[in-house]
Parts: sequence; C-alpha cells; structure tokens
Amino acid sequence: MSVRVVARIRPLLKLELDKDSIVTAAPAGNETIGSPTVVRIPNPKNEAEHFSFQFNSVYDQEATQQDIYDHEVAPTVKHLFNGFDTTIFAYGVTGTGKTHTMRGGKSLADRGVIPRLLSSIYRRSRKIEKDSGGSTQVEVAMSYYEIYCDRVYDLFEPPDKRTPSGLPIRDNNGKTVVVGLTERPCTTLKEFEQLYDQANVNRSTSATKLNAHSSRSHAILCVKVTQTTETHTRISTASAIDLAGSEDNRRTENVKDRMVESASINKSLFVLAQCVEAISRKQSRIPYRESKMTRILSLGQNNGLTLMILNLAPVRSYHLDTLSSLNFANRTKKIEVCEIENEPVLRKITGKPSTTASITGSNIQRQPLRPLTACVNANLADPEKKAEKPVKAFSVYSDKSKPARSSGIPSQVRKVENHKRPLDSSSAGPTRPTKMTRPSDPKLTTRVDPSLSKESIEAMIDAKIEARLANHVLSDNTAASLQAIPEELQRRLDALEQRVEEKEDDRAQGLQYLLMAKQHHVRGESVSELKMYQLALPFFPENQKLGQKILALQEKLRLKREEKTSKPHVISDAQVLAVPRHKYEAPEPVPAAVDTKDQNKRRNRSSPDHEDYQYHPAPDAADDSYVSDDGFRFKAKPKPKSQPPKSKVQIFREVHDSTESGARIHTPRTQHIIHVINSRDPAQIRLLRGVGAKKAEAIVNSLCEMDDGEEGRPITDLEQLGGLRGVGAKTVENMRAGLAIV
Ligand SMILES: Nc1ncnc2c1ncn2[C@@H]1O[C@H](COP(=O)(O)OP(=O)(O)OP(=O)(O)O)[C@@H](O)[C@H]1O
Repeated sequence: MSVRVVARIRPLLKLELDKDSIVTAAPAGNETIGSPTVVRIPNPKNEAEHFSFQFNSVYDQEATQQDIYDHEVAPTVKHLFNGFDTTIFAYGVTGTGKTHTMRGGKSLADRGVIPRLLSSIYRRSRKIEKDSGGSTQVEVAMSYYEIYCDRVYDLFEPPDKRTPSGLPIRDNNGKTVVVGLTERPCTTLKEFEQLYDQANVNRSTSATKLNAHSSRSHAILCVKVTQTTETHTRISTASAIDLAGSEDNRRTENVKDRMVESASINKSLFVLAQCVEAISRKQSRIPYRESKMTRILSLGQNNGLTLMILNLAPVRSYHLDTLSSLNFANRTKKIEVCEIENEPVLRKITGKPSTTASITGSNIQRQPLRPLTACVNANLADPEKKAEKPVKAFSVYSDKSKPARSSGIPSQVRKVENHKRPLDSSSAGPTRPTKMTRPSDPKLTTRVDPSLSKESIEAMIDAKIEARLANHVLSDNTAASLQAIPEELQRRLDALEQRVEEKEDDRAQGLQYLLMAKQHHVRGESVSELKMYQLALPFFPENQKLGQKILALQEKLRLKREEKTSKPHVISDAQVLAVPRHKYEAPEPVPAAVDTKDQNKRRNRSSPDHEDYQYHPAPDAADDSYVSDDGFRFKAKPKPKSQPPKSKVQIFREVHDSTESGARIHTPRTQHIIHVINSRDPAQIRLLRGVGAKKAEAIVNSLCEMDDGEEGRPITDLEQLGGLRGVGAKTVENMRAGLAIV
C-alpha cells in the first residue's frame, strides 16, 4: 500500500485577489469531467507548456474543509478502531494553508481535519460502547508536541518551563519514541478542544512576510484510542502532523531568529526529501536519523495508513516553490507502507490499563511513551501475547484515481476494498517484511546477506546498539533497576551511544552544507554555492558527482572572472574564496533539457534514476542527484585538504589604518568580514573560515544581545568582533586567513 497523497490548492487571499492563479486542478487524461486528480502548472521557462502531476485526489480552490475531511480523513476512522495506526500530515511551502487544513478556524465550517477527526472518534466511541451494551470501553488520550529547531518540546508545557535542550527521542525496537512526554486523557470533544487550544498557545509561531501566523515548528498531535473489553485491550494511534513550511528567505525577508528557525525548518524538510528520494530508489540506507522530524515521521517505516495532504498556493510568486513541492509529493506517493493492524492483548485481571501518563510537567521522572507515527503498542512488547489476529478489513490506497464524485459535495465516501489477511499467516504467500513480523530469535537475525556492503553492515550494527540502548532505557522504568547495571557496562553503553550520535552529527553537518549549496544555487549565488559544496566535500569524500559539481562550478567562475579582468581590485565573493584542489577532473555533464509535451520520450533519454526530471523547471535544478544518499558514505571527517594560499596580498596584512582625522579605515578583507557579520545572516556568516552552523548562530545571537534595545547595531571593527561571545582573536584570525585573492 502506498502513501495516499492528495493535493489541495488554497484560494487566493485578500492581498492576492489581483494576482493570477497559475495552478489548477483537472481530471486525469483527456477527461473533462470527473473528480480532479491532476495538478497543472505552467513550465516557468515556457508558459505555453504545462506540467501535470497526478495524485490520488486533487482539491481546487473551492474545496471546503468538509470536503477534505469527508473524502480523505473520515474513511480512516473506522480503520483506527480496527486497530490500525493512522498518520495524516500536511506538507507545503509557508503560507499555503497547512495549519488551515489541519487545525482550521473556530467556526463550524472552518474547523480543520483535527477537530473533525476527534469529533468522529468520540462519536464512534460512544456508538461502540452503546452497541456493546457497555462491555467495551473506549478511552481517548492525547499528547502534543512540537519540533522546534530540531528539538522536541512538549506543547503541554509552557515555553518558560521547558528544558532548553528539549525531550530526548529514542529508538525502541526500531520505533521512535519521545521520552517524558505528557499524555492527557480527554473524555469529551469539549475537553479535547480546551487542551488543544491551550497547547496551541505554546506552539512557536511568528509573523513572516509571507504569513502573519507562520508556524515555526512541526507540530505532532497523537491521539491514542484504547478499546477495552473484558478480555482484551486494543490500542491504536492517530497522528496528525502540521509540518512547518519550507521557506525561501529572499521572499520571507526573514532576519535573525526567523532565519535560524528557517534554516532548521528547511534542513529538516530537505532531509525528508532525501529520505523520500532514498526510499523511492530503494536504497538500503534511509537517512531518517539526520533530523528529528524524519525520525519521528518515519515515512515508509510506520505500519498503518498514511495520508499526505499537499498544500499549494495558486499564485505565480510561489511558482518554483510549488514545482518543488509537487516533485516531492510525486515521489512520496510511490512510498509503500505496511498495513499492519495493532493486535489486541489479553487484559490483566487487575484492572484497565491507564491511558494517563503519570508524568506531568512538574514530574521529572521520564516515562517512555508509545511511539508516535510508528506506533508501538504496549501489547507488542508483551512477549506472552498470543492473541489471534483479527481479520483485516480496510481499503488499500492506490495511485488509481478515485471514483468520480457525483456532485459538488458528495455524501458517499470512497468505496472500500476488502483486503483480508488470512488468520494463519504461515499458510499465506510471503508476508511483507515489517518490524512487527521480524523474528525475535537472535539466531535468526544473525544471518548476514553476503551482498551487504560494509557500510550497511555498520549501519545495522549501529541500529542494533541503539535498539539495545533504547530497550535498556525503556524497559527499566524503575531507578532501582537502573542502579543494578554494573558501572562499567553503563559507561560502555554511554560511550557507544555517544559514538553513534557523533557520527550522525557529522553526517548531518555535511548535509547541512549541501542544503545551503542548494539554496545558494536557487538564488544564483554561484560563489557561495561552490563554497558550500567544498565544505560538504570532506563529509562525502567519495561522492564523484559532488566532486564534478565543484569542478564545473570552479570552471564557471573562472570563465566569469576572465570576463571581468578589467576590475582586478574590487573584492568580490569570488576573490575571497579559497579553492581547494580536488582529484576530480571530469567536466560536469550537461543535464537533460526539461519539457513536458513528450514526457515519456524525454524520460527515456534522461537518467533512469530520475523519473521526475521532466518536472524540473530548469536544467540546473534537475541536476540534484548528487544530494541523493546512494553516493554518500560516511567517513570520519578528514582534515580539510585546502591550505590558505601561500602568497597573500600585502593589502590584507593590515587590519586597519588611520586617516588623518583619526577615523579608522579598513582593509578590503576586514571590510568584507565586518560586512558579512553585520548582515546577521547565519548562512553568509558560516561561509567564513572556521565558522560552523553553531558558531554562526551564536554570533547572530550575540549581536542581537548587543543591540540592547537599539535595532541592528553594527560592529565596526575586528576588535569588537573578537569580543563577541564564542568568537575570540583566533577565530577572527582564522576568518581573515580564509580570505585571499585567487
Ligand atoms: N483553504 C483556505 N481557505 C481560506 N483561507 C485559507 C485556506 N488555506 C489557507 N488560508 C489562509 O492562508 C493563510 C496562510 O495559511 P496557513 O497559516 O494555514 O499556512 P501554512 O501553510 O500553515 O503556513 P506556515 O508554514 O507558514 O505555518 C491564512 O491566513 C489562512 O487562513
């Protein structure tokens, strides 16, 4: 079963009424009537041509909240009660209507997917209780948290009470869990709404140029439904995720904090795109661990139903962003997820399981919770369980167009196919490999496929270590049992865990550079783009495409410089770049041209790996494949090969000089550094030598602190720069040494 992907085109907003809509919904193929399943958008290079993207369903500007809920979400409710976990997430660029779709407004008509879903859950609960004559009890509990700047915060805790480092997440038998999250029971819709509204106040939102209430975090709501009969308990979870939107900071005009948030949002979405890319290429390693959001979302790993709502803005100003979202969604719809229902467990006679987490904000003791989208049931962990598998009955989402909606707002939901799994799985054909069906006998798992690469074996070992660590943390709730672990063993476990984290940090750093390179590429800033690729290279030293990309960019810049030989003394980005030598010499191949008219033919001509090429707006943008995961293999970060150029121009020797009036004038190099620092743009600052992502953020924070109420006070010399927190003379010297005329 693949992830169901539906697109929703939002209406024009008040300020956009004079703008033209370029994104439209259409029926598939040559049909003129029927439910739209295709998004059409012009080729930015040739408006006469149109790109078409097919999804499971497409909702145009007129679609109401009720339409989306009735057709897409309501059918999942009964599966939730049949024991399937469901995940619904909204994806899209900032300001395209994700929060509107998920949360919506306060009026009845405006209510989004989440309140409607809860309303259905409560209705169904009451019905089940009534129909069973009270022998089945249904309890609903919720947890709600956000991932802000790659840290997990409980939204039931006000920001001032949060631990700055956020809640830890752990893998438990391959599932991701947030440790120490509050879980609140809510017995009525009213109670839910109160808790939900209260928690939303704690969510990080800010005004940007594109959205007055822009979400600065990914918000994950988990609703746990526990059905208890006299003999069994069945738990399933609905996760509703409102992702933060990707942002083009030329358009948001973000500054300071917004930029830092934006970098984190863009990075996590970039990693998500990487995961989707890796899954669609069937790679053995999916880079889930490179961001908390992807770890938690676990797209393609979670069992149950997954629905992605792709939110789109219809206007031209979003053109390239919309294409990029469409490309992403196009890959996502190919992801297969496993349809495994949660099995009921025999109930212990002593009483009902509590749906209430015993942990509250004030209680320091951490409690492991069930995972979120990749739901783990308490029952799964129960080794003694021998419950019969219920017959599965739920619809399988496919890429086929859904049946035509009869009129504007149909009352009938999608036809449901029954895909029943035999009670005895051994009698059926091959079962899908899932975490739940994996043999638990260690002897069975030690057989290693000889075709596995060294890296994938390492990754497996790391995953095992992590799982053991998580088991260890999660299975022993009591302090007493923790103390029982010998000190030496604990120390070694800690060291192992640290090693895994460090590895991932390094790799994430490399990906961060690639992300920045892509951002510079989109802005046409070739020099910065090159710099970012060079910074990424030590993390992926064997990636040939990356090497070729660097060579091609160097060549492009060299040609540009030759054209500008008449201006040798003007310091520019190109001049301040220290270019390391690299072993790759082959010139970069010219990417295939993009067209849609004849998609199939073109597809055959372009790389077989890239079936989405035809949708890429520009030839350059199509050459993204270097960021895919297959070529990257982790290596310990080698020392940078580039050395500062030996012959430096004397003009840079002096930090500053004095004019007759006593005022300081700076050398071009100093001027450049001061200019970059005063831009307060972490992306620019980290181009300076010796400045990583963290330091760039620290510098911007330190500058903001310096403002002291006065907006944007600039630094005027290198002494001031050296005085900033976390900078110092050595860093300043390093920054200067990184600048030279080439
Ligand atoms: N279908 C719709 N009908 C009416 N208004 C809409 C619709 N979708 C979005 N809007 C309006 O568009 C604006 C932006 O929407 P919203 O805040 O939901 O965007 P977002 O994608 O969540 O943005 P961000 O990623 O920045 O949080 C809001 O004012 C919202 O009310």
